[in-house]
Amino acid sequence: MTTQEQQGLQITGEMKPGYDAILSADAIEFLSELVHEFAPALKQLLKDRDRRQSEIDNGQLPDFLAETRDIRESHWKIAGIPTDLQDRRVEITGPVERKMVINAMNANVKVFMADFEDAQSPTWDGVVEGQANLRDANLGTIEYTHPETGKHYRLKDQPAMLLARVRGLHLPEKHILYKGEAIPGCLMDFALYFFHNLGIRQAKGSGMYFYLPKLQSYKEAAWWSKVFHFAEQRFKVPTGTIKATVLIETLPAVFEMDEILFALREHIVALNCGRWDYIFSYIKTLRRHADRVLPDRQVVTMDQPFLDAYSRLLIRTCHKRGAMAMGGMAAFIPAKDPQENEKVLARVTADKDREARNGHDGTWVAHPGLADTAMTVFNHYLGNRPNQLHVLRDEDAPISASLLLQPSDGVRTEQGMRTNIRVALQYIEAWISGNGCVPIYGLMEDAATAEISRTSIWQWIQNQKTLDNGQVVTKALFRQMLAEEAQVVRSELGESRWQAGRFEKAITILDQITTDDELVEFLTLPGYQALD
Ligand SMILES: CC(=O)SCCNC(=O)CCNC(=O)[C@H](O)C(C)(C)COP(=O)(O)OP(=O)(O)OC[C@H]1O[C@@H](n2cnc3c(N)ncnc32)[C@H](O)[C@@H]1OP(=O)(O)O
Ligand SMILES: O=CC(=O)O
Ligand SMILES: [Mg+2]
Repeated sequence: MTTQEQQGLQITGEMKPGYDAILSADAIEFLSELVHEFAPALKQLLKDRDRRQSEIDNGQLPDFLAETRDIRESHWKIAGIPTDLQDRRVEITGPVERKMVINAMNANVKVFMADFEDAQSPTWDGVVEGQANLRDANLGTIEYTHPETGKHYRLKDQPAMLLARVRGLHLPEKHILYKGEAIPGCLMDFALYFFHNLGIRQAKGSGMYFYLPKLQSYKEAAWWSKVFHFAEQRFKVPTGTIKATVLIETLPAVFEMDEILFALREHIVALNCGRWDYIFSYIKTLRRHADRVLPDRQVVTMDQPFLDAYSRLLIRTCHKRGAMAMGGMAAFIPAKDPQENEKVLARVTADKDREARNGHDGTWVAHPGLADTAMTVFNHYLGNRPNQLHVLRDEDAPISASLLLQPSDGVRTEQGMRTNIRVALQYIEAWISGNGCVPIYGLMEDAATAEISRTSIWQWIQNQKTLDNGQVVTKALFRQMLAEEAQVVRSELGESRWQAGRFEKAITILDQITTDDELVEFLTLPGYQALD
């Protein structure tokens, strides 16, 4: 490598036709500036996560911070919410694949959250073509013809507003190197989306809107604030051109919501209850706390006290500061059978009703077939208002740390463990094959929901939990069940699908991350080594 290459970025991914428009010299120069300026501090933030986790492993419990009491107790508000982000009552989410982008923006929703994180397996082609898809979507020119059916897709008049969710801070992009090292994936997603869409969105009188996933502390939010200021100054656009919604989907972050809003006050418009990662984070953060091991995944629903408290505190905190409080995802997807589908819609209605009643300003759906259902519920609660910022939830003060950490009741069943194995196995296989979101047993499974499945088993092994049938969960029991359940999956999917897939590799990864005594931080980290 030449000295010049060492100072700049080296692209090792294949440059297919059209990629040079996305990875243009000017776009790469901007990305290189961001990496040079911000990657070192990001490394330190990731080390801080490890240090904090060691303290919790050694017996401390997460709590509200003494050092930031002033921020929690003083009066201030976020800078404001642009008019075109005031009404977000239903948002659809999905990967940045071309056909899905068009379908999502045509759904009966206000917003499409285009996802480089939980729903997207970050293949090189996926992330570069995803940027082209989002640019074309913002331009309004995006089209797609299905190669087999010939069905043509284009945007309707007044499609949904596009928000981009960049990758989490932990995920590298190995096809672009800086001084020989993989760059942070989040900076690639942010830089390219910002560079290619700023002019398009400004011409529409709009701004640059992002979702930020998996933050664990206000210091990470402050890092994003610096990135946003840098980008705005570099392109000479007003402060606040960028607006962000932060997912509160880690247990440490729930104790720092005021601080996160404050750190990003010039750029933030909302927090979101990312419930699936939050459950995963509860398991991960409290991994060494034997009294807080979760039961079967199926019984950890939003009426568990620790989840209900999280939703209510998020609404109260946001509305006090003038920010919106977005709800989360019911993982159900429409069923083909009409009677079964009635049940799905009833469950989605109940879930959305709880959120709207609590005071959330909007919610998520995973599939266009659920948009009308969620819309009906939120229309009912919102009436003529665009949101529920007036709901202050004063009756909730204070929500204590012990409520946010409350252990959950519920069974641990053999069936629950076997289902977790089959789901984790199929999801890992899909992810390392380049598909980040799949339907499995009637539910949407993505990088957040699958994490719950695999960490539950790890946690039960580490804490030698007893199943409802009297068996103690051990590594040997897991390995026996993994072998059996792999055969169940093989017969469910058929031999040709099994042979064409990457199931043997997925079995190896699942075995390794479940039996390792150290909890692997994210399944997507070993997964990424197996990708491409
Ligand atoms: C925990 C979290 O982070 S949640 C956020 C991340 N997760 C997500 O974004 C989930 C997104 N959802 C999906 O990817 C899909 O709904 C899946 C994979 C779960 C199911 O997809 P499919 O099996 O294709 O569903 P199905 O066959 O019913 O789809 C019917 C049509 O709806 C489209 N569709 C389904 N979900 C979506 C979506 N989220 N966005 C856009 N279009 C969609 C399909 O592309 C298909 O279109 P077509 O008829 O033109 O071919
Ligand atoms: O990103 C959303 C979640 O639930 O996780
Ligand atoms: Mg998530």
